Amino acid sequence: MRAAIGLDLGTSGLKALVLDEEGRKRAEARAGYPLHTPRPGWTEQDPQDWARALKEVFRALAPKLSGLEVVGLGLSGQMHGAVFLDREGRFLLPAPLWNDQRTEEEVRWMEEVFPRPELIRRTGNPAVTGFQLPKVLWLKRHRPDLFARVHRVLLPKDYLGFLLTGVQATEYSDASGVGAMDIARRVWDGELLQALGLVSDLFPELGESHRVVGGLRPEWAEVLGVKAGIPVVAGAGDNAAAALGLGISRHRKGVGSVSLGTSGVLFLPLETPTPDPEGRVHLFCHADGAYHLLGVTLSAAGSLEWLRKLFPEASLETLLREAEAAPLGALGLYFLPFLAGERSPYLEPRLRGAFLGLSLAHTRGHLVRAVLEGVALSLGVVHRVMRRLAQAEAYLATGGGSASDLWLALLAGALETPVLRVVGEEGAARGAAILALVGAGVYASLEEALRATQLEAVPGPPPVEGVGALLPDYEAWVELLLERYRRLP
Ligand SMILES: Nc1ncnc2c1ncn2[C@@H]1O[C@H](COP(=O)(O)OP(=O)(O)O)[C@@H](O)[C@H]1O
Ligand SMILES: O=C(CO)[C@@H](O)[C@H](O)COP(=O)(O)O
Repeated sequence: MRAAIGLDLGTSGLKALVLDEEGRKRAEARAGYPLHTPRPGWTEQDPQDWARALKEVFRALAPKLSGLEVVGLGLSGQMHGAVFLDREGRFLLPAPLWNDQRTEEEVRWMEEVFPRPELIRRTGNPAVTGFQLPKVLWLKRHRPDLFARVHRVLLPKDYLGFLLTGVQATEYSDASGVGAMDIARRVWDGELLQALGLVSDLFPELGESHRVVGGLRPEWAEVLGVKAGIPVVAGAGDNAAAALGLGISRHRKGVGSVSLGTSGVLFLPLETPTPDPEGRVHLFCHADGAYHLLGVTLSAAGSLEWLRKLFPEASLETLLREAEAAPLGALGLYFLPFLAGERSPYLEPRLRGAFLGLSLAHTRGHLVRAVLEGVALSLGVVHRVMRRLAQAEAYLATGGGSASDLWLALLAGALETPVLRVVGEEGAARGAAILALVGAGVYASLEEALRATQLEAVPGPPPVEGVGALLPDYEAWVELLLERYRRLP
């Protein structure tokens, strides 16, 4: 039986999934790595840790491949990060990530050179601190010594592709999150880059998600125990790949996805490149040749993970059980999940998180409950913006946090829209594997592959009644914080 391997370079770890040509999961592996915060507002990962994780998941998969003919590999991963490479392909510094907020000044400068509406018209988005382009400008300004040695800047998953094939390439879905792509024409915006003092050559070649970028190098083929030279396809940014894994494309109008990964994400497919005129949510290319809107709460499972680390004596299961036992509204406690600033809909890197309404009555369980509710409410606010821009009739759930019934039920309450689960393994690695099956020629088109691998959707847990009623107070607290942080010098 033919099969493909999908990789997802997540923020918390690298996931690999083996998908056979009938859409069944045959094996999986995972390896974690740390996220570093050398200063408040900075987030980085070491590309060497990613390479180590790659070797680890390949070693773990190798014995599970017997009876399968591995015909290709597909890539996906966290968007927006920057891997700066010299001419020899060595990275020059740890990679700043999608939730790194160090580029406030560069973003301000970009919007002086190009007014916000002009940037949105060209790229689909305003200047966003987490995107890759401001990181390039940051390096040029703050580390000119290193910048002089930069030959190419790769997105995280494209760096994995480079390790696997020796080829530096990208594709439209992830590239549209760089902030430098002409979104309607799907080319690097040379005029924009020139005005910012950069050249298009810094960025890799663009193309379709299912195209083969190169063959698997012998040293990696040996670790995995497969033939050298099997095709590696370009893949997709993690959100587009996860959407494909759930079967979400231009052909399934009104069905979006909600992801509870480190970030919390609402994804809605779009036929044409129609941005939010106010830039509150993102417009990116989907991996199916069309487009999508993306609303992002920067710290979703990231907030839960932060809280979990504060209580090392308790397991996640214990914490979630305590949250379940706590009442709706956590006795008046609100959590604002802005631990790394916020994107949608406020686009405010300076915001910081908060527990508001603490009293002597509050226990650990109330804190956890408030975190789950705060993330759900935050996505509820994002949904109210997105549903005006695209059809939103149902969301399919994905991401590590979607394993929690309580979190999904709170989410369904906050979104006031059905949240469904699919039967079987979802996730970005599945989407990347589907793209690999297309690139390797197992399917004639992505549409055919999606039809053949479609997972059944079933209702998620019933919504928690009354979550929506918490929204006005939640938003009032956000307004207070926004007002304070926007006034900071
Ligand atoms: N049963 C669960 N309930 C709630 N959250 C969970 C559960 N299992 C895992 N998580 C959360 O999911 C996160 C990992 O999700 P994942 O989608 O893999 O993230 P990423 O792609 O950002 O690495 C973990 O950090 C953890 O907080
Ligand atoms: O920045 C975004 C999307 O714009 C994030 O969604 C990243 O792509 C990271 O994803 P996770 O690690 O949370 O899955």
